[in-house]
This record gives sequence, C-alpha cells and structure tokens, in this order.
Amino acid sequence: MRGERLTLIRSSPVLQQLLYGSEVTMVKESLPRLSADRLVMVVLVREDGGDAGRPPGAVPTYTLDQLPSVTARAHQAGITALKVFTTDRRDASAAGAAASGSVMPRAIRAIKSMRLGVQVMTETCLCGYLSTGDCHLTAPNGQPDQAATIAALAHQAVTQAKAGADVVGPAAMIPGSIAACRSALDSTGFHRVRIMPHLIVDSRLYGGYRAAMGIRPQNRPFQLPASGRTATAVERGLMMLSEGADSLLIEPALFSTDILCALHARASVPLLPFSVSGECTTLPPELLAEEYAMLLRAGASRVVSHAALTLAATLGEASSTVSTSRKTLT
Ligand SMILES: NCc1[nH]cc(CCC(=O)O)c1CC(=O)O
Repeated sequence: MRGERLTLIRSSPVLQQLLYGSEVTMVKESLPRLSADRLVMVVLVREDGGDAGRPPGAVPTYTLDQLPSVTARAHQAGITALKVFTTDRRDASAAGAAASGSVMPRAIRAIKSMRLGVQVMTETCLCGYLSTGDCHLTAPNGQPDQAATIAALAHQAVTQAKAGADVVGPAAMIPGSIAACRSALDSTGFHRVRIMPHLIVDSRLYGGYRAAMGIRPQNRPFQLPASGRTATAVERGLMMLSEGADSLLIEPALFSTDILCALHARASVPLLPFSVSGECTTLPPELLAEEYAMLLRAGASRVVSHAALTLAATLGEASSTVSTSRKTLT
C-alpha cells in the first residue's frame, strides 16, 4: 500500500508539486546565493614597502597610492564594501592609532574620494600601532590596562569616522569598548556611523595576517579560547549587542560556524564571518566558494575575505558564461 502511494507520487508531477513544491520554492528563495555583493574585501594597508618582500604565508598588502585602483577594481567586480586594516609607526602608547595623519584615515579618504559608493569598514584596534603587537595597552604592573585601552579605542573610532568610515570595528574584545565607541561617536555627531565589533576565537589561522603586518603579539588574553563553550561565545556576542553593536564580525570563519549558527538563532542583526588569512592562503578559490556558501546557509549576511576580489572575478565569469550561452541559444 505504502509502496503504491510512493509510486503514484513519483509518477505524478502534479502531486509532487502539491506535496513538495511550495516547500522547495521557499527554501530556494530564503537562501542568499554567493555573489560579489555578499563579499566584503579585506584591504591591508602599510606604507613601508607594501607588498615588496612579502614573508612566506603572508597575505597581500597595499600602499596608499594603490588604493584608488584597488577600489576601482573591487567596484568593477561588484564588491560593495571594503574592510580596511592598517599598521603604522609603533610605540608604547599607540599614539598613531588616533592620529588624523596616520595610515588609516588616509586610507579611508583615498577610498572615499573615488566616490564609487563603496562602503568602508575599519578595524579599530591598537595592535598595528603598539610596539608589543598586542591589542591592549599595558599598565606599569604588567597587566592589561583596560580603561586606557577603551579610551584609546573610542578616540580611534572618532578619527576613523571623521575620515569617512561607514562602520568601525573594535577588535580588542575588551568589555565596555563598544559602549565607549558608541558614546564617543554620538557625542561627536557621528550617529550614522555603525559599529561592527570583532568576536574572535584564538586561532593559528591568523599567522598570514600578522606576518603581512609585522605584528608579533605577546598574547591575546581577551580572545575566546578555542576550547571554550559555544554558549560563552554567544554570551560575549550578545553583550556586544547590548553595548550598542549594530552587527558582528566573527572570526575565524572556518572554525566558528557553531557560534554563527547559535547567534543566528538568538539575534537578528547582520552576522559577518571573517574568512581570515590562514583560510585564504591554504584553500583554493573553489573551496573558499564552497565554504562561503555554507556560511550563507548557516546565517551569514555577508562574508569578509582576503580572497574577495579573486572570487568576485570568478563569480563574474560564471555569470557571464551563462549570459553568453543564453545569447548563443537565442
Ligand atoms: N586585532 C585582531 C585581529 N585583526 C585581524 C586579525 C587576523 C585576521 C586574519 O588572519 O586575516 C586579528 C586576530 C589577531 O591578530 O589575533
């Protein structure tokens, strides 16, 4: 009896449509497809030599004068947002982090002056400006100076906003730093500037970034340990939202999908996994594309990636192949 019913369903497209049709259509429609506008391109900027003499395993960096052409190429490929990281002269107090003449504000201005409507997201962190390579300032007793770090990050966020950043990205993982950035931005008139903090799990996948930027951190005491609970990471993400975050960047994308899924069930803000240096230097583009399709299935709204431009170009080719074959057919 059951077998007969199955045979009937299999042989009847009308019954199949009635039973499964709407469900199949719904699933298809609710899944975003990987396309260039789902990719946020990572742009690392340093002035001292740029890409020349890149250490093995390092991801590419750009100099300021390369940014107009990089921005134009990204825009041409259909990319609508750049995530900018910088490093500059380093000292014990990260003086360069909030200086209006440092590499970050100049990079933001270089991108924005193209007037292509490309969104600029920044990293707001001290590791590119501290001699230690840490994300936090250190008190005389050797402990992280959380209050001073929070104040420095808030100041840095305002400098980035003044230069034209659309979204700033506090990345030190210090509780209270997001609320401080929000109130500093509001009190200087930058209500429109949004905050996307980094929710970071400690990982060996960051080596290619650190090598590219010359960052050799002592430790990252505020990052989540890889052996920690998913629920703890989710709590940290929700805390960031309660401090005023508008979206969350979660890294490393490949090894934080549990956190992405769990947060997706609890929060309705955009969640952006960050496909970090180690992923982009070890996986070929076609596997990165599979990974990003998975991330979109899991609830990502966009994916931040060092390989965005390479991938966007192949996605562009794929769609032009389709339109070419359509042309041939008609
Ligand atoms: N300041 C935190 C930060 N910003 C960028 C990365 C890594 C990004 C990548 O590997 O692509 C990290 C993590 C870290 O250094 O601990």
